[in-house]
Amino acid sequence: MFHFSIKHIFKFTLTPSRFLVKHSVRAVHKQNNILYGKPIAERILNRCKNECEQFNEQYHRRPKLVAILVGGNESSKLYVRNKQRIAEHVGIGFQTINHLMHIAPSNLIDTINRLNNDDTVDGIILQLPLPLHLVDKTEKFIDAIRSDKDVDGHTTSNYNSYRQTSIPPITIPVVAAVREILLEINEPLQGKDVVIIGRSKYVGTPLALMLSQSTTDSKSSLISGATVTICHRDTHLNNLTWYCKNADIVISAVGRAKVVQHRMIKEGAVVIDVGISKSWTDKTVTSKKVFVGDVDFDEVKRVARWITPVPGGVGPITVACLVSNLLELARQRQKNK
Ligand SMILES: Nc1nc(=O)c2c([nH]1)NC[C@@H]1CN(c3ccc(C(=O)N[C@@H](CCC(=O)O)C(=O)O)cc3)C=[N+]21
Repeated sequence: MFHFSIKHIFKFTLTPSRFLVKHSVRAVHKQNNILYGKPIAERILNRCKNECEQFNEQYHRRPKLVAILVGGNESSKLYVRNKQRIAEHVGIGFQTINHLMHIAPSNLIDTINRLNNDDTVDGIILQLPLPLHLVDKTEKFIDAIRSDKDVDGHTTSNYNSYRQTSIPPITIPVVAAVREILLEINEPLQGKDVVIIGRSKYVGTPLALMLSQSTTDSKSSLISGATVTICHRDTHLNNLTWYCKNADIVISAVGRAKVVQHRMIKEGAVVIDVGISKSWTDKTVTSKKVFVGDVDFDEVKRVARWITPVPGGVGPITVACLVSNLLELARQRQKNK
């Protein structure tokens, strides 16, 4: 049980050279400020693996997760493959339903309803973003998912219970991932100034809610009680710099490379990079497209006290939290039978 390791299931390896400190003397003190997601994800997944075995023994079936993919967005395909690899490694059944980009809205609703009524399915992911012609109906599709199978925590009913109780049934995986990171840092967030860049419905906005909630005990004071500022597309660039520069914690969830520059960060601040996008490695002919975060990592690393890399930061924890949600839903549904 305890020698189980999930290290090999993360496809990427972190090239050490990327993290060699090669700039200034000051930077030498900053070698240990990178907060990697893999060890945190491994801890969560080890627990999930045990829970999955227990579930299997008790109910004689595997928990099952189904992802619906509409259209062939390359990034979405990759994320879903990651989820599948990790879910299956833990012992969860995983299925992907591929729909063509031009699917009629009623057909998508039919698929969701079929999965809602399928007793062997414990969780349903509607992978976002949807193709352009369906984007304005995103909420309608999401709310068609039974809330007791809403593993992403995206449905309106889940969102409402999130606002009403301090311990929500299911936390949106990426929000849960930020929570795990803050727990790892283990310093009270209460009274601190947080800037979130990005106001998306399923990332920036729910993050702001969690972090600004009133604190109830010493654990919740690590992840809530902050003064939160949300910056977004309409924020004047000069003001964005000012807000960030005054923040103790900057969380970026935009999905565009180098939005966060080192001159925007206060010395000793914590920088959490939730963004992910594809960018060219350099301007040579051998340049490749790779995943990058929102933060200008090599520069910001020199001023931040803690910084999360991309890849290898928030992403792997997000997937682990998704798996953890699925087990929670599977158990709840079995108990309610
Ligand atoms: N309904 C829905 N639920 C989601 O949870 C959801 C979604 N839609 N749409 C898109 C975003 C994005 N997302 C990621 C998950 C894992 C990584 C991940 O594993 N990232 C690795 C790198 C990926 C690799 O290179 O293999 C990392 O950052 O280290 C990234 C991004 C989930 N999302």
